Amino acid sequence: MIEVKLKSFESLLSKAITKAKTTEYNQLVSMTEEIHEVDPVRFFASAKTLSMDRVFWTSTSEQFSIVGVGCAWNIELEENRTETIENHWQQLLDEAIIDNPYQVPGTGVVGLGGMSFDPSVRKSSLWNKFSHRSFQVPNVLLTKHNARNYLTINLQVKANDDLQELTEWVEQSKDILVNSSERLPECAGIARQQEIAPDKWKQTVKLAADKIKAHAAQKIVLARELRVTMTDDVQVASILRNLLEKQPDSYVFAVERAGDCFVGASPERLVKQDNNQLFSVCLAGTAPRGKTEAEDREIGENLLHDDKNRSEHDFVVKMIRQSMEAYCDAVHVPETPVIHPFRNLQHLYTPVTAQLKRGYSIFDIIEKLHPTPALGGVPREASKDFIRKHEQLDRGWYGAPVGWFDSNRNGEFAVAIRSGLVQGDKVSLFAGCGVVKDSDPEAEYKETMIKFRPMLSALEGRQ
Ligand SMILES: C=C(O[C@H]1C=CC=C(C(=O)O)[C@@H]1O)C(=O)O
Repeated sequence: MIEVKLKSFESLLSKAITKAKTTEYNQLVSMTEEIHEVDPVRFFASAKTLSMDRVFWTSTSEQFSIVGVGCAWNIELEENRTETIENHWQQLLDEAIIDNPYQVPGTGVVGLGGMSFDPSVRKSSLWNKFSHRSFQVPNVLLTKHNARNYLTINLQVKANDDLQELTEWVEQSKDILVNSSERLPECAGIARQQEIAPDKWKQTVKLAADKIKAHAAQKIVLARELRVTMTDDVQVASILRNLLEKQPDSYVFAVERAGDCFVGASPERLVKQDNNQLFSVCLAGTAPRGKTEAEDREIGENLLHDDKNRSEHDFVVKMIRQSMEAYCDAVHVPETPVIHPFRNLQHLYTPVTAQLKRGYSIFDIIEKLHPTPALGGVPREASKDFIRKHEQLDRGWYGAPVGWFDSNRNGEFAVAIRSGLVQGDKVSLFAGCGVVKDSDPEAEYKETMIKFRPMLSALEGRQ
């Protein structure tokens, strides 16, 4: 089977080299095969010797994983337009040579990546390896779907490429990634934690609440940073292993760019596309978990009936409903939220379904939804303006859409929260919360402490 595949891949490559010679354009070639069971985290770990651009995505509730290694095609934009990503994407698909008999979501030509929370803000040095919008079609892609495993090879072929060199590279890479039996590296321990200006942050929460009382806005989400120094360089694969174990029901993701890695376990789906069917989630309003079942239930009940949390949540519901209605039919939003418990905290949760109208894409939806009032505020521009002026944090990709899309109108984006940026032995963790008129700075501060926990416990390697 593999031999046959290699032969037909060779013939695709040779066709691509000929086409690249005539058109004088580089040519994307993509081929997918079904392979034996491979552990996605081990695959990610083994890829370290091949590339410093790796991407990991798991929807733990759906047991769906994709891992990308290297970059066959780069869609990188510094300006603030998702529509241009769509143009690039369509053009790429129109010209690509694709052999994918499976048509399984997340196989074949797949774009993986994310974007900045606010591309109009100048990047600080913290995020200098992350473009404002960056999606890559990986050279090697592992997809796990319904307990079956698929391997896609994507190559950008140039007119002067050598067929034999290309096929040798493919064989060697496959061998390293798919047949590795190496143990996962151990995670370093936490040496030091430093909260960045917590008192100043509390003052900013108070300022935001005052502005809201004065009717300058209705809700503003404010975030802050916790800087962690580890005893040694971080092994992202072991953080991923810990997050997968400790955060069921979350999106566990990592996007590496030139060795820096943005990693997290987000409970918040922004949007999932399954052909024309869309799924989104309103998630805002937070409480801790109880120590006993009874206490947990009581905290949940209180959360459900707490005016402050309900108003934080309702802003999100209203905005997501309106955004969906602009581009979709059959938008369905339940009247009241439910409690969704996660490992370290519980949230108010309202699921949304809709049918995408003809002529619109997942990129239109992302542009319309981001940032929802769960990460920005209400009204959008006034809250973004407040964040830009007062937050004193370069959010970078924190709080922004992160995810993937394929050539068959499938894709999924999470909101990149409960996350951190890994740079060698340093990790910057981010957490925020929705400020409304009754917000108490001390209580919001404590809430951010709980929101750091998923990443902190993954770094500690224990509960
Ligand atoms: C901004 C964050 O969470 C958002 C998502 C869910 C609940 C939230 C809240 O209750 O404030 C936040 O809006 C974060 O985790 O950094």
